[in-house]
Amino acid sequence: MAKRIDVTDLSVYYGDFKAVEGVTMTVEPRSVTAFIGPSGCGKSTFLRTLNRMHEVIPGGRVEGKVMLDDQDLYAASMDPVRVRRTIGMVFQRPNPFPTMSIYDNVAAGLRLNGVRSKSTLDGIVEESLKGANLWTEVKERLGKPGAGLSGGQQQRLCIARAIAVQPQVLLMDEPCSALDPISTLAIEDLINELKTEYTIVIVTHNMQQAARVSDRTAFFNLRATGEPGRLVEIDNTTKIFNNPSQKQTEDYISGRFG
Ligand SMILES: Nc1ncnc2c1ncn2[C@@H]1O[C@H](COP(=O)(O)OP(=O)(O)OP(=O)(O)O)[C@@H](O)[C@H]1O
Repeated sequence: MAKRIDVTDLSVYYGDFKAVEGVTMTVEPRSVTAFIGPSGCGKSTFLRTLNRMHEVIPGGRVEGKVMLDDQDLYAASMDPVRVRRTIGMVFQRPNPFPTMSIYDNVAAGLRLNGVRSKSTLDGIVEESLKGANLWTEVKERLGKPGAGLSGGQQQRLCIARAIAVQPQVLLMDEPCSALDPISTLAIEDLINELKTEYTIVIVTHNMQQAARVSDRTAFFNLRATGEPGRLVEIDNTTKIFNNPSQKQTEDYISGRFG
């Protein structure tokens, strides 16, 4: 199921403002790729182009190419809603649908896709909650509101919701930044398990986290204030953290800026 993403010379705009310039990279399937870099260098903006969420913002547009295996995600014939179903997203703040039960939160996307059978829904809800390491904590209270869970549980509920529709890629935008250290570890363990099935991309400000969870790391930076962000380098995480090719990366990793 997991797929490879190939990005070629991608630039990203908000109206006339070019936020990201000329990114070319490959995201390998069944692995975790971390995006790191100083604030404002365009990590989240670039992440959102990978499932066509960026264009939802007024004035948001891209130039360049994004391929998911052999599918051109920005081809005129490509339905952006289908792209977002194939490439799921988990956000910084856990955002379960507040009025919905735990069960309905996980089932929502399936129902939107037309799944009506109760036994099918029951099966996938259970499987998704197990996949998100949440089942044992919530199985006795599936009818209770998702908003009543702790922050860490809510984030795992959002991951269950995302995997319920069987995406091929999971994009995570600082998924632990609103969580305590224990919940963060639970999410990191989960990411480690999920990568056997999914292609995962995670934006993180936390370099220890990038070092712990990712196989590959991409370092983004601004050439100068007011200039667009760009990819400085992408490589195996151990290489980026121990022996990066670029001095800028080394300066950032060693805390000399950012
Ligand atoms: N909705 C928007 N409209 C206009 N400009 C935006 C919008 N969102 C982000 N930007 C700009 O795009 C650039 C990249 O922002 P982005 O949030 O992608 O960076 P980031 O690296 O993810 O930052 P952080 O680490 O602080 O989250 C910044 O200059 C930002 O001000």
